[in-house]
Amino acid sequence: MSELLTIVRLMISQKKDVILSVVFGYIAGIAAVGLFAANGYLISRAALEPPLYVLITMVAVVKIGSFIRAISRYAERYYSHRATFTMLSELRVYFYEKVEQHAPSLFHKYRSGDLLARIVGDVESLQHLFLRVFYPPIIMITVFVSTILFVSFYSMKIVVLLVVGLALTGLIIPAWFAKKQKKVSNRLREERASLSTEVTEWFYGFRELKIHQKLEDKEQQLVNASNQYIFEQQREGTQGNVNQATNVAIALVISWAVLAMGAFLVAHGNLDGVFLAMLVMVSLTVFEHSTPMAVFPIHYEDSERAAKRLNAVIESEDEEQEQVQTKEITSGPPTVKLNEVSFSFPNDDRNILSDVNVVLPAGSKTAIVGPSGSGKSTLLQLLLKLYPATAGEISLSGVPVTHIDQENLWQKTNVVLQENHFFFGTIKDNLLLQTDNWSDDELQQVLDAVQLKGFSLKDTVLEKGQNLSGGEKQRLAMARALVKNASFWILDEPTSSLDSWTEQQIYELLYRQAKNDTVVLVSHRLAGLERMDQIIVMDQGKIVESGTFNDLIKMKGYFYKLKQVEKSILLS
Ligand SMILES: Nc1ncnc2c1ncn2[C@@H]1O[C@H](COP(=O)(O)OP(=O)(O)OP(=O)(O)O)[C@@H](O)[C@H]1O
Repeated sequence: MSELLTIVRLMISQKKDVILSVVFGYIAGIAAVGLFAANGYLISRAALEPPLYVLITMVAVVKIGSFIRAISRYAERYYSHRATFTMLSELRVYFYEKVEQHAPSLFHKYRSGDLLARIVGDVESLQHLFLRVFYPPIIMITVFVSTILFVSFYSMKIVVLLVVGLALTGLIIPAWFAKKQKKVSNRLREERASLSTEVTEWFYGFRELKIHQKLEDKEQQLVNASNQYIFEQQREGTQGNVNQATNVAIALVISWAVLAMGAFLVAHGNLDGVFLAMLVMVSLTVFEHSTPMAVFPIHYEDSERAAKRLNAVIESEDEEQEQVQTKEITSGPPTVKLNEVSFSFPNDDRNILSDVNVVLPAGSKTAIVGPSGSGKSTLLQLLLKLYPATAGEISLSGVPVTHIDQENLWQKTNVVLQENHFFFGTIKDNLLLQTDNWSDDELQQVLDAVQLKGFSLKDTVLEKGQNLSGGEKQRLAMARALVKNASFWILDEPTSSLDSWTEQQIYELLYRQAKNDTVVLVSHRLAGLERMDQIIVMDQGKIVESGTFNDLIKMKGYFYKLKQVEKSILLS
């Protein structure tokens, strides 16, 4: 139940719609009972040939009753669905914001398909929480209590029958079904997550699967997962129908019992025969509210499980991250300090960074070089606060990153990573992800500056930039960083796919554009680093050398050897 609290809180924020749905649901329910009661009475009275005005009045009451019932039923549906859909959209945004905060470390625990299943399927399941779990029992109980009060004027014995019927159809039988339902619902949710995971993998890996001729195998796995999901859906549907049919049958038995009891009472002179049909009609109508309770356990179970799966993602991460009050960093190029920083990835014992100490003064240009796997990109990820340092402290302009608001940090940083994502749309859409204060002419100039002269702003970019070459993607990412116009640059091999001439042009542009900014650049190639204020050489997560280009060459250490190797490759 505690899992549902977050959702109930969101539901309560739609207070007005929730109250209106309950009120109109009650009016519709009680109008239906009144309407059928009046019908029953009308039929009986008509047989006794009453004066015409009595019949006319009764017919008018029936007409008004059906009118009120129709209007209130419509209003109930309208407000309950509006509350539900608003709640769902708020819940999806709430969950998405949580996932966004913890995004990189979440992928260590959950596969993306599973996360997708949660954000789409599990949030969707919660639509039943209000529509089928929260307010139908309130309406059922209030309509029953009012009906029982009404019936008590005629016969307490029939009241007892109705109470027994309510207990059976609204409580005992649904509780019994709930037990049976648990297993079926669990399996259904697991199958849905597994299907979603398989589909995402198939999409991501389509090209590789095709090249390695494994497409058919994967498709077969997909079909199996889909069949399994359909099978579990059918099973849940069948179970729901059986539950509902059983409850309807029991409600009918109770109405038969009301008829028998009524007939007995009339025969013994304890009830006026004119009310018999009315009481039977009341019984038939009032159970309309309790028979759907047969599927209550399905929806309750479904909502609780879905809430549990959503909370599992959010809470584990919230617990891990110490809650600190974050603040914004000042504008302008920051001074970056790493003090005894060590780092291991979640659920991995390997020390990826060990005791890293470095100072990057405001406005300085720093290159990080070193063999593959030495921890260069990881260091950048820590600067971007994508992961917290396991030990030590990282600060920007004197403020520890743990105290800096993540959004604010990203807003003030120009980032080009090894892999950059591009969205389906135009070049212009992809350039203006964060800002729209650029005119088309200015944007075209930026494209020209990054040597993308052949492209226009209207050119289409396919999903993930599939219609761009590796080098074009890197230049477009660089253009995007230029457009962002922040004064802290984090660049992870931004030119690795470019030819030497284009790389040189991009470096020239960078030095010009980021003249007063703080720049951290990871690079495999050593050419072009002569103008850097500082070069840091990393190996196995440690800083092994640092200094200017000339210092490191004179030192004749690791950097010097790397430079010699690069020269010999160029000469051979
Ligand atoms: N998400 C991750 N989870 C666990 N280990 C990781 C993760 N990302 C990287 N690593 C490990 O961390 C180490 C450092 O990786 P990193 O990407 O920082 O190296 P790098 O110096 O940037 O390498 P390259 O030059 O090849 O990009 C590697 O051994 C890698 O296997």
